[in-house]
Amino acid sequence: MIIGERRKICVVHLFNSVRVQQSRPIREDEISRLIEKISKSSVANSDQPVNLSEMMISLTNSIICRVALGKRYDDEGIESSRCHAFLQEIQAVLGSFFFSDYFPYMGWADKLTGMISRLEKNFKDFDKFYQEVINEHLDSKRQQGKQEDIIDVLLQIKKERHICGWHGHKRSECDLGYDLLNEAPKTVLKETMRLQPVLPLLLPRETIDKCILDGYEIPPKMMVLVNAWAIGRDPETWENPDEFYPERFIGSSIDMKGQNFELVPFGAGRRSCPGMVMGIVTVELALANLLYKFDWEMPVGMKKEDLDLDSLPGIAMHKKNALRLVPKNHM
Ligand code: HEM
Repeated sequence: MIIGERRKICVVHLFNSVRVQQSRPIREDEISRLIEKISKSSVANSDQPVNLSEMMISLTNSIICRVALGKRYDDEGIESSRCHAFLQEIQAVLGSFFFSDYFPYMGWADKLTGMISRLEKNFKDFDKFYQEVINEHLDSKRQQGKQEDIIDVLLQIKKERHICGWHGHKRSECDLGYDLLNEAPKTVLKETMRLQPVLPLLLPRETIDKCILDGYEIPPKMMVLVNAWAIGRDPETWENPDEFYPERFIGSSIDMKGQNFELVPFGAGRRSCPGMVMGIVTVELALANLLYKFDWEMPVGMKKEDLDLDSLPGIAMHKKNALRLVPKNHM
């Protein structure tokens, strides 16, 4: 996870300028698959809710794995469950309590609790997994003409070649292309990210030098957490901050790309999210297609007030209770 600044700049460039375009056929193909899956389910079992939480996690995993590693890992199989197990474990470890984060002189306690060996095992597992993926990409017998993924591009950079453009991939037709989106999904996404940022405390930082913030002296080497959740609900910035009101963004210059410190769901500065543009485009497109293709209803007996936004503990917000809604196929 910790990458040097020069490499980071390179990766950000990679994600923002090349990947967004390149990932387009994959993104649209995966969203089409999702829509088809829901359509089938709504025809076969009308009135039955679908588990949207599970489907969105699966959509995210498929897109990221295809764009980054060149294949889907969400189908059944040993390889898939292995990859999912690693991801779940890293989430759990990153969200766990480490004594050394709060009391640096007590690092020994993390060894006693077994957290250090758990972390190291997870890193080793990931290294092994990534090495296998890299070896697959280096294999000369690998299918030629296959869509380039991030590993391919990184290997090219390693060979100090130029990053070449994306070659005329056929666009898979998902129902609503990105070019057709209007303001609505964008404002809904901003409002959702304002109220429910995916990483409420961003990633921890460490101060390099002493600094004074609001009259408080912060010594060097202190862990600093930026509360993006609280920033998004600050009553000095936002009118009726707890209300879900996407229209507030119509005509507003506040964006969530790290330039406006009132809204930082992707962080800001040098360690902000390198996958931001890809993340935004993917969520907006998925949301627009889900709304365009289906009417969504509550399962029988469920009321609006029964919807909850409880989340599981961890560094990233995951819904505790799955969102289950009934898709009505109106096309
Ligand atoms: C809606 C989708 C996404 C959200 C809300 C999101 C949010 C975030 C946030 C808040 C951070 C921490 C930034 C900070 O502390 O300043 C982060 C870091 C990161 N994100 Fe994302 N992200 C998303 C999508 C993605 C995607 C699609 C990728 C890769 C394909 C990605 C890769 C990363 C990486 C590698 C970091 C660590 C950067 C570093 O430590 O320098 N993210 N993300």
